[in-house]
Amino acid sequence: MIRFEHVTKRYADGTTAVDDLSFEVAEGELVTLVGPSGCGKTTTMKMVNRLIEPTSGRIRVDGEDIAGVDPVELRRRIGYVIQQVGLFPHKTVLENTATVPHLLGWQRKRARDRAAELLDLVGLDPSVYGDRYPDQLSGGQRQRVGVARALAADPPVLLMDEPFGAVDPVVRERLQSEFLRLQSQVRKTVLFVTHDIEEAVRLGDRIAVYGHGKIEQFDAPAVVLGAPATPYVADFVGADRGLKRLSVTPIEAGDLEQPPVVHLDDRLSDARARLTADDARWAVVLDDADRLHGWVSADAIASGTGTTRVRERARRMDAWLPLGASLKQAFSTMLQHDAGWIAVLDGDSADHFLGVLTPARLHEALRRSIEADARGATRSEARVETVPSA
Ligand SMILES: Nc1ncnc2c1ncn2[C@@H]1O[C@H](COP(=O)(O)OP(=O)(O)OP(=O)(O)O)[C@@H](O)[C@H]1O
Repeated sequence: MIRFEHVTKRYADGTTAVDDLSFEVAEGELVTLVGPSGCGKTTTMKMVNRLIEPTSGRIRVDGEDIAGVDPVELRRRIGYVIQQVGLFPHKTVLENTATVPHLLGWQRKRARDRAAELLDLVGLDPSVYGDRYPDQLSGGQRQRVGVARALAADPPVLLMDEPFGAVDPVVRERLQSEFLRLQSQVRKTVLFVTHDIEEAVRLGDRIAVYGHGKIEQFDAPAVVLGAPATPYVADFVGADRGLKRLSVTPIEAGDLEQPPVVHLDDRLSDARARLTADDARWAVVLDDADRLHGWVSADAIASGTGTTRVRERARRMDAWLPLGASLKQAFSTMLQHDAGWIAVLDGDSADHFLGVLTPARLHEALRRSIEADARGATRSEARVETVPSA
């Protein structure tokens, strides 16, 4: 969808910002460009919408050489989100969002309806925020408007240059999650510039790690973290890359432990028998529809008459995650609830209990993922990632 063929950019003062760059972003793929300041990420991105012209080489968007496309027309097909957002201060949020549809000559009502739909999609209620002006919004809300505006004309390609760089870390993480959810719905082809490896890993289907004007490694996040291609990449992703892998490794069914399970209406004597049979200190408690209720300890059911039910001794457990959530979410949920385990539920309906993740199983899952990628990295060496010479 976006294809760089031997692209070089040399500025007038002789600085080579981008040096013989060849790579491709597939349709619907999100590629993050990550690297230290001044390594050529922004230059790369701005060549795609012709804010900067390459010195040599060719860039194709959807097969078409963009050197032959009128830049204004090109930019209407390419959404662009930058850190400073660049909202028009004298226009309302709704008018800002409708900018490109308006330029494309859409009817006023159609443009405004579309803008309202997009604001909704990025989590801003148009009836609350639509008539506000940009200076009446928080930084995070302005970024959301920036994203809505870039998507308003439904461009197939989105360029994002440090879009979440100016907000605090908590808001930033929330914007990243929202953007991932949005991208899973709209499936744009996205080039995303960041200098933050965590952000690159979290958002990218693939990551291009930049050295000076060149890509040092172009791979899936787990491969970059698990098998850095060069010492430079290893250094850039950092010594704590094992930790970073937590955010790209999903919980799988095979990672789960199966503690004894009892139901709210079970008699204590039956529950005791289950725990004794499994030699367990606690059991998971489900309701009669097999939804997670919580847990009960062996001590709590050690005494009680024949008619007492588990319901009277059970404790609620709110720490749960859907299958497929990341190990990082699992770890932070454990810390947040001060829990030695978390329940994992069916991803679709989120009400079917599948098992529990414990710190020991979390560690095993991390090892599994590292070993799998060490094998995957060997395979990817054979994959052609660059465009062959003409
Ligand atoms: N107009 C210009 N004239 C001369 N040199 C430039 C110009 N614009 C950028 N450069 C240089 O080109 C190199 C790459 O710049 P670029 O902005 O692409 O880097 P970057 O990776 O996006 O950095 P940052 O993360 O700091 O934004 C830098 O050395 C920069 O100083």
